[in-house]
Amino acid sequence: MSKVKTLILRTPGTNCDVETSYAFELAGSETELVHINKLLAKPSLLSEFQIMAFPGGFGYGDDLGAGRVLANEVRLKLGEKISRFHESGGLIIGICNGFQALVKTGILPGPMKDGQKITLTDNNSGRFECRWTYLSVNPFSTCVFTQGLDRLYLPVAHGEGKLLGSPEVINKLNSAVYYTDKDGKRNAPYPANPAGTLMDIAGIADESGRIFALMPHPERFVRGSQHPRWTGEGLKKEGDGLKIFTNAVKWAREV
Ligand SMILES: NC(=O)CC[C@H](N)C(=O)O
Repeated sequence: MSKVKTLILRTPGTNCDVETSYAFELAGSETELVHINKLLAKPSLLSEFQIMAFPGGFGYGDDLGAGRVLANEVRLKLGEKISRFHESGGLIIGICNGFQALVKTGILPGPMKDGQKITLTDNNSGRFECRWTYLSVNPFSTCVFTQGLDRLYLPVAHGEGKLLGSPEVINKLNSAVYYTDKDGKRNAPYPANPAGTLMDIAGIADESGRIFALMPHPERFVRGSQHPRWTGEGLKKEGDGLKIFTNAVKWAREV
């Protein structure tokens, strides 16, 4: 069985790197936390990995807008390397701040050479939203990370999670995950859709399905005991988020 290695990218202000690393390790991958300066000094490092993760946090203090500084750095200094990584079969996941960075580089919805097409901006509520959300997975999406999944319960924690774009672009997105009410119904108002995001979209993939990013945090629910009501409702064997990581590791191992 071949080994899978995941690079977890760190920047000043990243704060979900350790949890993301833990989730990938539970899913069977080896992981390495790599500071962006290390990757900039030696971009060829990326070819040692099959998966690259952009974790959540407040990269560079979210100055100029969440994910913007990291996005500029990635696009200008690592863009070609990341494109080659993707073209050669690599998987990329962005979680929350990572999603914000990936849309601002243009990596999502992609291709990066076409530039930024959508954005993630201030929540309608005008404040940071920190709550558990109900999600449904789009069964028609080619997203590698969400294959075989149906409903998910995952926490969000963001101030700039509202997905915006022109109707032509939004309608063509490879949407992978939607916010729903607790019965799985779409078009549920706030707080089910915590940011007021267009078309209830919580996560999207690129055309290949190998780049995926979402606002909710799957790495914060990989163990049953991370569920807010695990004592009252019973301990689940694993958290809903784990399958996202195991799907990726399984895919990377099989190619
Ligand atoms: N949890 C996160 O990654 C937060 C993302 C970003 N700092 C925001 O508030 O929108």
